[in-house]
Amino acid sequence: MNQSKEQRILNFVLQNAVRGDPCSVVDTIDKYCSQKEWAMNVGNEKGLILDKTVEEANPSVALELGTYCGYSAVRISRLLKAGARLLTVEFNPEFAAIAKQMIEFAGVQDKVKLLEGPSEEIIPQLKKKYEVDTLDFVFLDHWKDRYTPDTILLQECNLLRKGSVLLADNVIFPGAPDFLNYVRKSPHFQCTNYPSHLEYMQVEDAMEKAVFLG
Ligand SMILES: CCCNc1ncnc2c1ncn2[C@@H]1O[C@H](/C=C/CNC(=O)c2cc(-c3ccc(F)cc3)cc(O)c2O)[C@H](C)[C@H]1O
Ligand SMILES: [Mg+2]
Repeated sequence: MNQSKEQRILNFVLQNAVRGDPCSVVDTIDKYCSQKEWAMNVGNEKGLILDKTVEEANPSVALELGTYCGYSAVRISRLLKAGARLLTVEFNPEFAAIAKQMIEFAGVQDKVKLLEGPSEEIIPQLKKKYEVDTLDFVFLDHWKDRYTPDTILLQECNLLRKGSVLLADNVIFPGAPDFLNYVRKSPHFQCTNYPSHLEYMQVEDAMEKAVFLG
């Protein structure tokens, strides 16, 4: 049975990146996806915005919705301080298996916990089952029409505290208009827009940072 694109990306990393070096894994995925096959990783241009936002938040506990191949899980976890952890949620078992291997090859498996299942089921389990008090940082990069319901769910589950940072990918392309509307109109969020470009393309895109005000 012929390989999936995601399997080809993983194989390219296993054969070309440096084991235990997260930066080389990130760069190798970007090389493959800009030169051979496009894939929906956040990429290097938006990745630098992600880096700066993570460094500024300096999270002890971070959550990612939509692991896919693990590109941003590796990118985020490489910046985490000792003892800090990233919980990343992926409900497609094929992608979860790819991401697990990507995370292990990068050597960040001690910082990253991959939770397989739908976010709407996992989020309500974070406090009791995954020993989360509150989340310092959340990266939203899953189905775009799920950004708003999951942001509401995070609030309902008391997982956000004053200063919790949400960062959403693709608010221009493919777009998350209801999410932009929701956070920008809400008195509970302070929003900042970061214009950029779609990964590996010249198409306009942007990221939105929404800081929870309590
Ligand atoms: C209902 C369950 C919700 N809960 C969920 N719970 C757990 N995991 C979930 C949930 N919902 C989804 N996932 C997983 O997250 C991933 C999904 C990621 C989605 N990302 C995009 O669609 C996108 C598109 C483009 C794009 C740009 C230009 C184009 F021409 C085409 C595409 C660019 C981009 O940067 C993009 O991030 C993964 C594939 C999917 O299994
Ligand atoms: Mg994206």
